[in-house]
Amino acid sequence: MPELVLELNGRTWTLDPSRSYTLGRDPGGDVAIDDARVSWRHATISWGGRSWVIEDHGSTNGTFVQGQRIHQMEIGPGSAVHLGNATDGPRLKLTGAGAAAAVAPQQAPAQHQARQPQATPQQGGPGWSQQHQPPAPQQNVPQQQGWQQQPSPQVPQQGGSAGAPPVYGDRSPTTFHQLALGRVMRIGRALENELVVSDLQVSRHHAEFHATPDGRMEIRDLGSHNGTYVNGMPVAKGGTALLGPNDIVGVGHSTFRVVGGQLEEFVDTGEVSFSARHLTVTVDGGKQILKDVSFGVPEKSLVAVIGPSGSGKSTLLKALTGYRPANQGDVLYDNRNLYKQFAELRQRIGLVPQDDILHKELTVRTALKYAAKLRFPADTTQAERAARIDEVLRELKLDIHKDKKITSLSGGQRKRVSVALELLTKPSLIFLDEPTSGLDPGMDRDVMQLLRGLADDGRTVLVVTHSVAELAICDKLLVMAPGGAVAYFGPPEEALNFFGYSTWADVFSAFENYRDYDWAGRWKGSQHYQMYAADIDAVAAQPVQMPPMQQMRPPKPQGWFSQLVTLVRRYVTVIASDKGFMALMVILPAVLGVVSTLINPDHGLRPAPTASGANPGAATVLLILAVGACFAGAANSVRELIKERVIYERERATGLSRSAYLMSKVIVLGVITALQGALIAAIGIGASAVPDEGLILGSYVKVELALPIMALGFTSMMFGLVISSLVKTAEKTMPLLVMFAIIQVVFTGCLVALNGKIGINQLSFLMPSRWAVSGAGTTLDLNKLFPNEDDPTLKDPLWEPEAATWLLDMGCLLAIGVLLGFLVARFLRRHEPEVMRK
Ligand SMILES: Nc1ncnc2c1ncn2[C@@H]1O[C@H](COP(=O)(O)OP(=O)(O)OP(=O)(O)O)[C@@H](O)[C@H]1O
Repeated sequence: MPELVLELNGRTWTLDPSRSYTLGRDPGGDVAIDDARVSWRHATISWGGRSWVIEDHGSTNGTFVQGQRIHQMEIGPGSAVHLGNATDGPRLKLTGAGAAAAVAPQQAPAQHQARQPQATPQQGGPGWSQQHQPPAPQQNVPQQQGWQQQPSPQVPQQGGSAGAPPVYGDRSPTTFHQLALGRVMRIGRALENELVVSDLQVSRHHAEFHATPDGRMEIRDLGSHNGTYVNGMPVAKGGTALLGPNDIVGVGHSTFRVVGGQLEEFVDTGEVSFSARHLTVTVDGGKQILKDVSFGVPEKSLVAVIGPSGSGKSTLLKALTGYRPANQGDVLYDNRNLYKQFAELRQRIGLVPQDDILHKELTVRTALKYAAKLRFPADTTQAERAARIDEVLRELKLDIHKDKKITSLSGGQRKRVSVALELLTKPSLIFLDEPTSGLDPGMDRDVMQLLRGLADDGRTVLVVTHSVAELAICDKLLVMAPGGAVAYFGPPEEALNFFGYSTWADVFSAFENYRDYDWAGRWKGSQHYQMYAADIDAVAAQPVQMPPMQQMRPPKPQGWFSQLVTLVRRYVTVIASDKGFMALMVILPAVLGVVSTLINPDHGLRPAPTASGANPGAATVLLILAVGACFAGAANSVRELIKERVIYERERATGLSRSAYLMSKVIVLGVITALQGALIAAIGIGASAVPDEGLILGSYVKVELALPIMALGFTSMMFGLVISSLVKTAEKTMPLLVMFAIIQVVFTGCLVALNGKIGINQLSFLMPSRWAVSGAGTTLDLNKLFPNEDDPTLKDPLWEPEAATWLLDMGCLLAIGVLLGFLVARFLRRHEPEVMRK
């Protein structure tokens, strides 16, 4: 046996070729090295079949052999190995243990092993013929770069850094700053700060460190937009927090730790490991839709997640991003617990949902401009934001398309724009939900290559996909089995072999045909599991303990009013660029107004010169005007929320205020609808004879008549928003809109008398058209123009020609509108990420 003797700091280890050895700061590792330059899980030494091999685990400061930084290299007695620094990092002294160097490998290369399907207890169940049962996992794990990996359940080799305990990452500080007692050290983006952080997520004057009289350090938030965090928990805006020796202060992409008289700064440049341990999601009724999912990847990894429909891919994505945290398990971001430190770490996560998260009517640059305005702190300048947008456009090769409308781009380019939006804030982890669905194979490759590039540039990218054509480009593949368990995790090129099929279609057919088969058991019994996931699984499952919701919400980078202004401007720009919508907004009320003029009653809207004064035609005109306003108002809004629901969900998760969003809709659509109401009224009654005096506005009788019509348009618009916030698909809005308009016709009171009809009359109080027609009816004295057919002496109290009744009618109409606004806010909440619901 070619044993190797390793000597370090006066201690020696005799390395046995039958297992591998981990080196790093982890005291639980095989060779623990207490040096700040060494990463937590720094490297592994193992027998490679031909010689000993050292493999670096993506350590921050590197592993050096003969002065050269290496990833993986053969070593032997006499090799000069340094960790963390080429010259003065801890040196491993290697000597032989007597045996000859050229000893035959303990195990033959895997490719030469016989393929022996292993019958596991789960397989070959009753009724399964040999051909039809899913093949047992192939135990032949290919050699990696010429050396044989020998998995050891105790000392795993892969994903190690991701499975390390949650201490502060395994990184060495990027910079050290000297702290002087009695001096305040201010952090911020502005150059006048003692500690300048050039990060757009950081406010100009963000926070400051200062010493308390008893010599301890304290951090004070200076009203920062994106917040200051201590151990992932937000410090109150303008508040202070005392710092202990192990406390980590988070500001934008930087984290700080006070050690002795020094301030250590760590900058998250995106190169973070990421892992999930025992993630389990249980829904109401106790059913598990995600079962004990564990996997881990080192930095710069591209991971694909595939699986049949309903296998829990979306559920996994929500659990990994914290949108819908798991009930059990952990998600580790650079060894920090994502759930516990969600408020801070959520800002480092980018999520590209399946549907585009940009308004397609806008140009690429304008869409990104509004997105940047909403996501960056209020104190960023337009020039700073524009510079970042240009940077991202260049990175994604979109600069030549920047002035094109998003609708005019190809599917692949559109996806690039969505990715560009997420990249604005420099996330370290990027999740994508089926980015290639609906794309042709060329674009599929284009998008996957884009993701490969993003990972290579120093990010961890996880993509859920239905497309299997480009899996080879990924570093790791996670295959989900029906029921929400892991069926495979490892290199994509070994996956088909693992399942024992030659195509993915066969694997998916097997999933379909053997839904009840224990795919998870098969995975856990495999050698691949030992290699790629066992170390992460080794830590026991933990129930998730989320911090209070109050501390989980994202900071609002912009104030409420600033968000409102941006949203209103964006909405107006979107509407203005939709010429069809603009034309409809004018034509619809104009046509409805013209239709009402066809009624043309003999005496206009005045009482007839008869004893009773009855002029029922006036009521018909009111009916048409009211229905027109109802229809126009509701039609304006009925699709507005559903069509941009995905955008809302994503923006809400990045700090958008629900009420600012809703208010932007109410203001823009409210103004449009009111103008439409005025147009309907102007055309419908502009030329009609009306009473000489109004009840409220004196001789401005037509204005007094138009106001209830405009208010009806507004309240109907609010009802349209309710529909839009309730439905699951845009197609469902049309039947509901028609139903709403017809019900309003009946309850105007112009077709059938409502007063005196017990039940129906009370029900009509809920209808906007009832109050609007009553409001106009008070001005026209509708009791006289349109007397009750059954009993002419029975007057409708809501039509009484008195100023107080007009005000009551209008008040009730607007109150219904406000009430509907609260309902919309309530329903909008249901579409928000779980962590955002208050
Ligand atoms: N809130 C919930 N309550 C009950 N069951 C749910 C809930 N959410 C999802 N499920 C169920 O969990 C399973 C996994 O759903 P999920 O959407 O994660 O699958 P998926 O792999 O993303 O499917 P697809 O590829 O079709 O998008 C499905 O059977 C789904 O019906």
